[in-house]
Amino acid sequence: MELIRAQDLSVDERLQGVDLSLAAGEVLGIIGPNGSGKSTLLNCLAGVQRYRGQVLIGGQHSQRLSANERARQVALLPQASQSAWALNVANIVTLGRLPWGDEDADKIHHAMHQAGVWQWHDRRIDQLSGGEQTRVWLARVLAGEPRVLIADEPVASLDLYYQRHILELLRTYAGEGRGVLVSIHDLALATRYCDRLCLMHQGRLYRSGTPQEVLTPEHLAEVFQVEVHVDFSVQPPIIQPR
Ligand SMILES: Nc1ncnc2c1ncn2[C@@H]1O[C@H](COP(=O)(O)OP(=O)(O)OP(=O)(O)O)[C@@H](O)[C@H]1O
Repeated sequence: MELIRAQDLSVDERLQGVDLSLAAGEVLGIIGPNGSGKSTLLNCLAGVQRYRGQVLIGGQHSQRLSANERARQVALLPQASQSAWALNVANIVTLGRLPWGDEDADKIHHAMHQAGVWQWHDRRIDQLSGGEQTRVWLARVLAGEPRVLIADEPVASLDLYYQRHILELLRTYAGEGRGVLVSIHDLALATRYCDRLCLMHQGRLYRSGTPQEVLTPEHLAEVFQVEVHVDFSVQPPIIQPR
């Protein structure tokens, strides 16, 4: 079942004619160099960036959905989240229930445990480290149980344990009839946790497909301008700059 589809998405010079779709059960990785359009693309899909083209959510034009309906279907974990107020962790995670108009304690607790932030429930967000804050914002998104979870570089600031923990969590999340779109710089992690990859290059979707189809030395040299050693014959695959 298709959860979300982008058709001919464009934003000024930043994004040009991108088509993609995400099916239930899938983790779709968005990769590419700095400035290649990953965040712009994810922001369009999440409805926080104006665009030309179409976004279909569950087969319906996203603009025809109410803000609440859209928020129940699609939620974004932005690259950098900040709270204007020094809210505590439990308050922030509770905000994830806004689209549903409730404060379902079970769902809020579950999300806090999933993201490993329960122990800080009464701490102020601004008194946590950057990586700890990222996990709190993820818990907020999880509490809303969106069908499409969009995460913009969720593991960039996380230690090795939590990189793995969060990507496994996103994998499991997608396994429950939902889908995940995640931008990620670490190509080895992308290979391990994503079903398909979209490789962005200068605002365009350069290639999409399985990690093996997309991560060829030729594609990577063209897009990243570096020679990369790629070997999918070993487990885990090797993807390393030469
Ligand atoms: N608000 C903005 N107004 C105009 N141009 C912008 C804006 N935000 C980003 N850009 C430009 O759009 C292009 C794509 O940026 P985007 O943030 O989507 O890249 P990215 O692939 O997510 O990069 P990174 O890996 O560094 O996070 C870049 O050239 C950037 O300078």
